[in-house]
Amino acid sequence: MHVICLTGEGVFLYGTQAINGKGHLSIGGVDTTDLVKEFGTPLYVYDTALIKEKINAFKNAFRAFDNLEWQVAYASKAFSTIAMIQLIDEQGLSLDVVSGGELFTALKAGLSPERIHFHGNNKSADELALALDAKIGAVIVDNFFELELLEKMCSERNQAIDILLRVTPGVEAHTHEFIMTGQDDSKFGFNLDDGMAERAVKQAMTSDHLNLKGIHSHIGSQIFETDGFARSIQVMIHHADAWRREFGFHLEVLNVGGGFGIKYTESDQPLPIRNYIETIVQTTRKECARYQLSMPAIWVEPGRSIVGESGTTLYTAGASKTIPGIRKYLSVDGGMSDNIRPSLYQAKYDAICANKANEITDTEMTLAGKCCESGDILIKDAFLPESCTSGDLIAVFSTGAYGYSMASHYNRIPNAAVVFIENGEVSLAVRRESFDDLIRNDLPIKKLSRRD
Ligand SMILES: Cc1ncc(COP(=O)(O)O)c(C=O)c1O
Ligand SMILES: N[C@@H](CCCC[NH3+])C(=O)O
Repeated sequence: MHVICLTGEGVFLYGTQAINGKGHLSIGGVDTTDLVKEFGTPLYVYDTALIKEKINAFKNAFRAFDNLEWQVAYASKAFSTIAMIQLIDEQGLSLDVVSGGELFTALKAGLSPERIHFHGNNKSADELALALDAKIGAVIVDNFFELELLEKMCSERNQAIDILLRVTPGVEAHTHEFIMTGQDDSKFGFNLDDGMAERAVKQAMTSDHLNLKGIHSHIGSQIFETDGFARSIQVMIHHADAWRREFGFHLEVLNVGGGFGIKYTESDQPLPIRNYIETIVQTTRKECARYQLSMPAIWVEPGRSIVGESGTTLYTAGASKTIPGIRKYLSVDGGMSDNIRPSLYQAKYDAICANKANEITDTEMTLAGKCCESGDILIKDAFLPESCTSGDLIAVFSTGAYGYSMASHYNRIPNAAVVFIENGEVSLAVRRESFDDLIRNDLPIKKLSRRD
C-alpha cells in the first residue's frame, strides 16, 4: 500500500492501484478510463491480486503455529458471485453462506459442498433441504426452532450432519451498533449467560443425527482491536469446560467468526491479520491449558477483510450544484443503489478523480448519488480537484465488501457490472443489468378473479 500526497492529507492507494503517466488511476496495470470505455459506469472493479494477498495473510498467520487445525471460511455475504466463489475455491478456502441463494451460488460455482458452512437465524426447511441434499460440511445452528427442524429433517432422511451451535458470548465489539452481534440483546445465537446455550448443547448431544462438533460466535464487524475476540474465547472455553464436566461435551471446533477491520479512510488504522490470529490462537491455547482441554480446531469467517480493500467503484460525474456559503454537490451515476453503507451506517469512504489523479485536490465537494433520497450521499466531504466536473471519472475506494452484495433496485436502477483485474487482464465477473432484466419477472395487471 502506498500514499499519494495530493492535499497534504494524503490518499491511500490499495494493492495494485497506481497513477499512470497520463495521470489516470490504474488497477492491476489497466487504466480505469479504458475500463469504463469498455464496461461503462458505475463499475465495481476487483483487484484479485489483492484478494489473494489478503487470503495469504490469513493462511500464513495460521501456518505460523505448529500442531494446529484451522479453517478459513470466506463469509460470502461480503461479496458472492460465481467468479468470486471460484476464486475462493482455487485458493482452497472454506465458505460461509447464510441463505439458500448464497448456498446455490456456491454449489453452482463448483465449490466442494463439504467446505460449505451454513449460517442464518431463520433458515427455512427448503434451504436446509438444499444443504442436506448437497451434503455440506456443517450447519451452524442458531436457535431451538432450527435445532428441532434439522433433527426432524435428518431423521426423516436418515442422514447425519455436523453442526456447530452459534452462541452469544455477551461481548460488545467496539463497532457501529448496527453491526455488533455478540451482545446479549441480539437476534443471533443461543445466549451463554442465561443457560440457553447449555440447554441447546444438551439437546444437540442427545440427537441421533446431529454431530455436535463445537461452538461459534461472531461478535461484530469492522473491529480494530483484539480484546473482544480474546474475551469471547475466554467465555466460550469457560462454558465448554463446564459442559464437559457436567455432560461430557467435547469441543472439537471453536469458530470465532469474522469482523476483522479494514481501511476505508485515512482515519482507519487496521491491525495486521497476523495480530488477530495470534490473539485467537494464543488465547485458545492458554484457556484450553487452564482447563486441561484438548486444543480444538480454530475456524474463522472473514468477509470484509478478504474483499473490502480490493474493490473500487468507478462512477461518472454528472450534474453539480453549488449553494454559495453552504456546499457544492457533485452527483454521480450510482449511489445508495450500489453502496448502501454510507446511508445505513454513516460509513465513510475516500475518493479521487480517476482521470485527474495528479491534480491538486483542493476543493471540498459532496459526492451525491442519483437516488431520490436526500440521504443518498456517498461522501459528504470529498476533496477533489477544482476542475472535477461532469464527464469526469470518480473512483471510490475500498468498496469491495457489502457494496455489490447489498445493492438494491431502488428507483429501478439496474445493478452495476463487476470486473476482475489481474496483471493487465480484465474479466467480466457480472454483466451489467439492463432495463429488460429489471422487468423480467414483472407480470401485467390482470382482472381480479374470485377464488371460490
Ligand atoms: C456469522 C458471521 N460470520 C462472518 C461475518 C463476516 O464479517 P466480516 O465481513 O466483518 O468479516 C459476519 C458478518 O458480520 C457474520 O455475521
Ligand atoms: N453489512 C455490514 C456488516 C454486517 C455483516 C454481517 N453480519 C457492513 O456493511 O458493514
